[in-house]
Amino acid sequence: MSSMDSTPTGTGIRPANDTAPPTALTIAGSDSGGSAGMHADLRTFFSCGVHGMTAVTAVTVQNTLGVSDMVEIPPETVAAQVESVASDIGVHAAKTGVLPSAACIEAVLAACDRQGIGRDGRTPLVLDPVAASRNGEPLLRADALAALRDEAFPRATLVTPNLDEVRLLTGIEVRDRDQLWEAAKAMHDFGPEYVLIKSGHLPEDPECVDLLFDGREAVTLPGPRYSTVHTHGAGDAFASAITAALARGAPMERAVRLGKRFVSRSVRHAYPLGSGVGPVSTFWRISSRSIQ
Ligand SMILES: Nc1ncnc2c1ncn2[C@@H]1O[C@H](COP(=O)(O)OP(=O)(O)OP(=O)(O)O)[C@@H](O)[C@H]1O
Ligand SMILES: Cc1ncc(CO)c(N)n1
Repeated sequence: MSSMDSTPTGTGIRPANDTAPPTALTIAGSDSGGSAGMHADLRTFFSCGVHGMTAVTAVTVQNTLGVSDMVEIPPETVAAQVESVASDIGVHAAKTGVLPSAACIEAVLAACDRQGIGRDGRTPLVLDPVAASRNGEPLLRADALAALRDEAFPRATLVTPNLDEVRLLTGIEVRDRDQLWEAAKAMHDFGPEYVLIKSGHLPEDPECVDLLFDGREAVTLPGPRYSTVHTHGAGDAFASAITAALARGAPMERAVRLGKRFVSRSVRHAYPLGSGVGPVSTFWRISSRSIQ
């Protein structure tokens, strides 16, 4: 897969000194329960040794039982956050989570274009097309899905849909591992450089085998399937671990393999919380003795 090596590494701006870590930006919503969204992203960046920054798109009222409310941040404020950190600190790689409206998507894309973030710029952009919470509560307006597909996908270096998002965007109902390839091709037709199809939502499959596709060749990413209900934030952890690896200069295939390893271990160390679905552990690398 030759083009797997062509990923831009992201120049960022000026490292403060030799010891400054790479930087990564998440453009995402907050989760008051601390399990998903930008909270999972920031913890993952931290665990991967990358300085995390945020452009908050929406504030959700959320716990382990679901999302009960959401307030959108004005699109111009979202864009201003992107421009503020990119123009001063520099961004080595960026990712998106909840982008709640077409207006938000357009503002984010314009800011990213100006800052060289996206598939034709210096800085890789990982687009996680989050459509709903794991309980099915919508996290975007009706107009956002088409804007994601038609405007954001062609500007993304990598898109990381789960199987529900594949169905919403392409109409393809993936029922087993063999159909991942068909889904990847349909998603690639929307214009991103790479597509990563996540297979967490195939509960009958004894393994979690994801698929990376660059428009020509596909790479399978095998992984165990752990028996746990506590997988809140798995998708965010995966996309942000890939983003962290890209920020550190890894080419795409390597970044995705590192991300897969990170998220598998995060699911393995998932923990119960509240009375609903608990989070994956994005800080499995850090032992409980770290602060003693
Ligand atoms: N039970 C599991 N055991 C091991 N790996 C899993 C499990 N569930 C999901 N994964 C892995 O976690 C990653 C995220 O996949 P998934 O399809 O669950 O994404 P998602 O639906 O976007 O996540 P989220 O639960 O955050 O909405 C993938 O690499 C997937 O293979
Ligand atoms: C804020 C937010 N982003 C993403 C998800 C999906 O994991 C969620 N539940 N909440």
